[in-house]
Amino acid sequence: MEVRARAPGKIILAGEHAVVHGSAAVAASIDLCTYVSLRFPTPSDNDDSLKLQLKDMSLEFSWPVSRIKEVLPEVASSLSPTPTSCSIETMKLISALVEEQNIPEAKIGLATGISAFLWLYTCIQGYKPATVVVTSELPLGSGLGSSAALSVALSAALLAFSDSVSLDMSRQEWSVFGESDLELVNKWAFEGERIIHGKPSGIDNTVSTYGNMIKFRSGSLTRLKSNMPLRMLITNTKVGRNTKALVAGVSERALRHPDAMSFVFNAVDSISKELSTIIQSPAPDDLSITEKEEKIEELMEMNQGLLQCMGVSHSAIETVLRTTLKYKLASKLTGAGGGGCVLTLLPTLLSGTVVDKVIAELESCGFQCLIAAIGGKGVEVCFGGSA
Ligand SMILES: Nc1ncnc2c1ncn2[C@@H]1O[C@H](COP(=O)(O)OP(=O)(O)OP(=O)(O)O)[C@@H](O)[C@H]1O
Ligand SMILES: C[C@@](O)(CCO)CC(=O)[O-]
Ligand SMILES: [Mg+2]
Repeated sequence: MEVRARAPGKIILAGEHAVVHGSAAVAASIDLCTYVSLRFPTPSDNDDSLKLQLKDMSLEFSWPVSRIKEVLPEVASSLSPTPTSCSIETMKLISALVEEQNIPEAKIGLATGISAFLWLYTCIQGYKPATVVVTSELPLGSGLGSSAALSVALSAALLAFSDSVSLDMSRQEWSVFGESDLELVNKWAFEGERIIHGKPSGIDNTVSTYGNMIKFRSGSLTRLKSNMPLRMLITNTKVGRNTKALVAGVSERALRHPDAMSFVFNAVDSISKELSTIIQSPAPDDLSITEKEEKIEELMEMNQGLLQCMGVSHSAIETVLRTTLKYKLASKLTGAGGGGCVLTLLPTLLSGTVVDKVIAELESCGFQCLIAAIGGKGVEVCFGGSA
């Protein structure tokens, strides 16, 4: 018995960080996914362990299910369809299970992802032996939502083999969940994100679950219908960072300067709202595509300035901004910042030659560029077969 799930990464067009403090943000899924396969052994396999294989990194972690039961005796006894948060005490026990695996020092950032896996697995599937394989097209820790894509794909695969959702297991092709099942996947994924991020707003797991383009504010989602082409160049500075530390840093700054920071968050809220209005406004209306693009570019520049106020820019991000500005292109960081990826709007009338030149110049600085399709599908699952 095998099920596979795939969940997309995302870009944040406006509102990262401020969204953690109640402002609106706008995000879209991208066509790069994380894949999770889940397989239960047959009795003849004689295998009593839970295995997690991170294929891209050639790493495998394995726990006898008896060991998991010994360390986490309470978790699966309350197997419930309602997503539950991992307590601080349980987190310590899970961390001990992860530490036993001797993760290579250079890959220690994976520990939070592995902890999220153990929590979601035992809550949803209990102490069953299984093999879970993860692969991803997303760069990890770069602002493209790798942690959310992992949490969503894990939740989807685990729930697909549970009584909590209703799926047709005979369908051996990529299929979507029904609306209430999607909600459940999203809620469990949020619990995974809490383990990886500390204090997530929920925007990353929500856009990975539902796909397309969304406006997100205080935990609630509005699906956006884009009425204009949006082409974004994504530049990965390859400067490593972690979202948990950056989110905590912004919260500390907000505690030190509550008045000033609340104006910053309010300004971001207005930017996200205006952006979603422009993107959705009927085409052709009184604004031409070029006029809309000019407005979006200005909003991106303003948002970037406010992210600098929050302390989450980086010299590599500034280098990307300066480089793209030489070609009169507007950019902003995307995701948690501190390194990671930068978005640059590529206007419809921009010539291919200019795009090639910008990319060549950015890559000569050691950055990596990609143009991803934005606003595609959300999470999907596939039973057995080879779809
Ligand atoms: N495919 C994966 N395999 C194992 N762990 C992963 C995988 N994808 C993400 N993770 C976990 O998520 C962490 C990266 O999450 P983090 O939130 O810092 O960055 P991100 O999600 O890529 O960017 P952002 O949150 O800014 O969009 C990794 O260090 C790891 O713990
Ligand atoms: C930085 C942040 O706003 C977005 C990370 O992609 C964190 C969050 O909203 O959970
Ligand atoms: Mg993340």
